[in-house]
Amino acid sequence: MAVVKRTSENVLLRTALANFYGAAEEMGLPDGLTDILAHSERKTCVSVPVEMDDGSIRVFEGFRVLHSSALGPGKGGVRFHQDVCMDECEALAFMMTWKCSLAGIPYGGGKGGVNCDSLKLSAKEKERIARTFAARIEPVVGAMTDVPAPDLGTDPQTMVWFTDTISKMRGRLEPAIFTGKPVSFWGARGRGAATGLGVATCAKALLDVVGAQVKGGKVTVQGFGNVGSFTAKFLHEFGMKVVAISDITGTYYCPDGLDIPKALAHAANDPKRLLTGFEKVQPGVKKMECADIFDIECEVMLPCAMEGAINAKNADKIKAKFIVEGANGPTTPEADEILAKKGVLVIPDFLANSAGVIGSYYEWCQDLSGDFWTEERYNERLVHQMTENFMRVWNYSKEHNVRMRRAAFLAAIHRVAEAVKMRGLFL
Ligand SMILES: NC(=O)c1ccc[n+]([C@@H]2O[C@H](COP(=O)([O-])OP(=O)(O)OC[C@H]3O[C@@H](n4cnc5c(N)ncnc54)[C@H](O)[C@@H]3O)[C@@H](O)[C@H]2O)c1
Repeated sequence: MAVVKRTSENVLLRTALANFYGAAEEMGLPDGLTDILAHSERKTCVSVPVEMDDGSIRVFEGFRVLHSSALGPGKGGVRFHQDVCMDECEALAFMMTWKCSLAGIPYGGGKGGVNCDSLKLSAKEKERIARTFAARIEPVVGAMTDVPAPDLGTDPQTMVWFTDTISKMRGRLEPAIFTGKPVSFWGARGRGAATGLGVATCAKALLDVVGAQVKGGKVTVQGFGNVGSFTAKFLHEFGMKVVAISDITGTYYCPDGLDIPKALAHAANDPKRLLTGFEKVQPGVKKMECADIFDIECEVMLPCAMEGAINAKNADKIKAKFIVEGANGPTTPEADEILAKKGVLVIPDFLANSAGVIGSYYEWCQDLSGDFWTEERYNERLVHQMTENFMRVWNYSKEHNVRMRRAAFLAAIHRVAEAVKMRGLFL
């Protein structure tokens, strides 16, 4: 019987499923395996009742999805964002399965979140949400079952609240359930910057392999949170000219190159870590609308903010030669086609931003062994592993004459499918 294909109203899940079915068909994956991998193993939905600072009670919705545990425990972030829903979590869990597989680490894919607006919460409210959410998902997380990490709207402090809550519930310290913890509490030196270092390393490896100049090459970075800010920092350190950065307050553009250390310091001093007012800090910086970042001419554009950022409405305007996806799912399938016709080469998210999860793996290894590494050892291993992973996909793409997204998918799906076949269908 032919596979009955799943789809969704949610753009991110629709994209994840369409990409998966396309790749599965192309690689001739048997229908049974296709069907298994098109469904998540577990989808958990919890209510998160919380007392707000004004004494009122609000009930948020929390989610945790385990897409596949064929290769190991689930791995993936927890988002605190008003748009979080089950379909979004499932789509992101899918991507984590392929990302972990491609990265060559022993994890499956998971993802979760709470539908709250983290920017509108006080620290105390956020802590109460974090602890209640952790307590309610306690039965489905663990160092060898499902290992969450920070994502949009959550941070190392949130991971400490999660770890502390579950450790107290279980009556023993459980440092390896959550990664992305602060260095002072079972975290890993280097983890905070890992995703950005990996995205920047991919962009550099790409320019190297196509023979383009790295030093002085123009780049634009959308989003200036964890991923975007460290991506900009390392690109700047590689000698590239970051001509535009953006966040929810707008795009900050300077054709001669932005002073990234200044921008980092400016955002670090802002109570919400935003770039508000940066145009007044560096002479010659022009502030523009958020969407204007796509009109800027550059060698590499790095979307590091939200899913669906590059879509059918704006893909045609893009003037970059290459796109390196720092965010998860920033390019819709429609945009992918438009970009391919324009000759814009796209490095897919689950390759480009996989250093976050590779770094999480390093942290988990250290927590399980109690042997902590130096930052130099961490970064050295990360840059080496990211460059190797990039080259593996690049060579596959050239050998089989397929685009990078497809090449990465085929390699990733193959490893998970082999594990499912080997382990069998029991449970
Ligand atoms: N943090 C990680 O380690 C990690 C790892 C892999 C993938 N990701 C993905 O990367 C993306 C960003 O994650 P993050 O951790 O940096 O989040 P974050 O909350 O730290 O930062 C998000 C940034 O995007 C900006 N932004 C939001 N909407 C925007 C818009 N319309 N235009 C311009 N800027 C906008 C915000 O102002 C903020 O600067 C997400 O898709 C996330 O899933 C994160």
